[in-house]
Amino acid sequence: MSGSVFGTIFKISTWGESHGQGIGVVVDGCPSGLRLDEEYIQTYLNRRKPGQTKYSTPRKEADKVSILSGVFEGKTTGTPISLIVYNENQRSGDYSKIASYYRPGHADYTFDQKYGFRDYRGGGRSSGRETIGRVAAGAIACAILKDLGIEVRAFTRSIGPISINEEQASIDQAYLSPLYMPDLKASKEAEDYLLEQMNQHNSVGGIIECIVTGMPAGIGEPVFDKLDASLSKAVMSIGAVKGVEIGDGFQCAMKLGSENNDSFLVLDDAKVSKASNHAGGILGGISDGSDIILRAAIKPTPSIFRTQNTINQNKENIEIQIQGRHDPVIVPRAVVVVEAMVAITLVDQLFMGMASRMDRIKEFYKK
Ligand SMILES: Cc1cc2nc3c(=O)[nH]c(=O)nc-3n(C[C@H](O)[C@H](O)[C@H](O)COP(=O)(O)O)c2cc1C
Ligand SMILES: C=C(O[C@@H]1CC(C(=O)O)=C[C@@H](OP(=O)(O)O)[C@H]1O)C(=O)O
Repeated sequence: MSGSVFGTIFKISTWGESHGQGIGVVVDGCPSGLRLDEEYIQTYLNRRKPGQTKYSTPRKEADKVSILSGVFEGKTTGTPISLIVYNENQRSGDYSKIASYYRPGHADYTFDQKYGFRDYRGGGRSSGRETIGRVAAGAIACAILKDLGIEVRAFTRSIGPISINEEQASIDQAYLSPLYMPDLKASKEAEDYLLEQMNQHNSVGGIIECIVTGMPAGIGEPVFDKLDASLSKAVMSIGAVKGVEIGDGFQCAMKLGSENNDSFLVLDDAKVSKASNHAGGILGGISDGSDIILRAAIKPTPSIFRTQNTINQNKENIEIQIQGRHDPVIVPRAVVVVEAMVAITLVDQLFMGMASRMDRIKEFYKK
């Protein structure tokens, strides 16, 4: 299977299936000398792991990470870093019927069409569990960014029709909400809405917002590896993400040029800034030094417990009732996955950017 590798210099390969032995990632291109241990990576995985709230799949996994290579005496060695999490709480019996039919909204039909054969247990490779490798690699990327004064933080902007009120929101309190919403009033309303839908055996979608602070201007690789294009690919590759926007995104289509342009200005300390940030920190595919703002639309979880119509492998129309343990909403668990994919992309682009100017190359290599 191709398509499991992402990145050019800071490169990740994720591997594993939901009900196989384990899930993991190999990170190649991480420089030597970065302080790294399992406890630190675990803090990121703990934000993603299942079974933590009543709004999550009840599957209980510790998602405990082990570093297999690339770290010696607490520091990266510059060689491939291999990370593994063993699956412990598979319940493959839930999938015995799914082996022969196709769940609406999931990847069962398309995987069968592509490969002619699939690991149907827990969705196999198309499971949300694949994101473990991304989050573990993202923790490493975030450590690199932190050393450069760059911070990546995501939160839940909306659940179904309920959005945060920006005036009441504080990103620091998102962790107080089981839905990772930084406005606790909106979070309570969203919980009520979600419970109502869960009682009706339904699922809910929403929007994740990610803000990057401290990003220097001048990072991005026109034309095919523009920063906004690369971020979109990174985030759109997460299961259930159906839309990505940067800055004002789809809203800018309704605006006039005079409303959409961000005026440049020079601050008292001679720093270049902008009067507004409709562009979301990227112009011409290159960072402009303002905060990068990205949003991802997450669809409602496809596996719902209602009776649904579908087809089986014999091409018969059938009615199904899915069994098993599923997230009634994916959004809160995917917040850290979005952070991870954004961080991985930024590190890769920062590393690529080191080769873009002769004056800097000379400064670095001059004897
Ligand atoms: C963190 C995470 C958790 C997920 N949990 C579930 C789940 O419990 N049940 C389910 O049917 N889909 C779940 N999904 C979504 C499916 O993996 C996804 O919809 C499927 O692979 C089809 O891909 P697509 O939605 O991108 O077309 C989850 C996705 C993520 C990222
Ligand atoms: C366990 C996780 O979420 C799983 C994601 C998922 C899917 O179809 O994406 C289906 C369910 O898997 P299973 O039926 O095997 O329990 C979820 O529980 C996880 O993300 O760690």
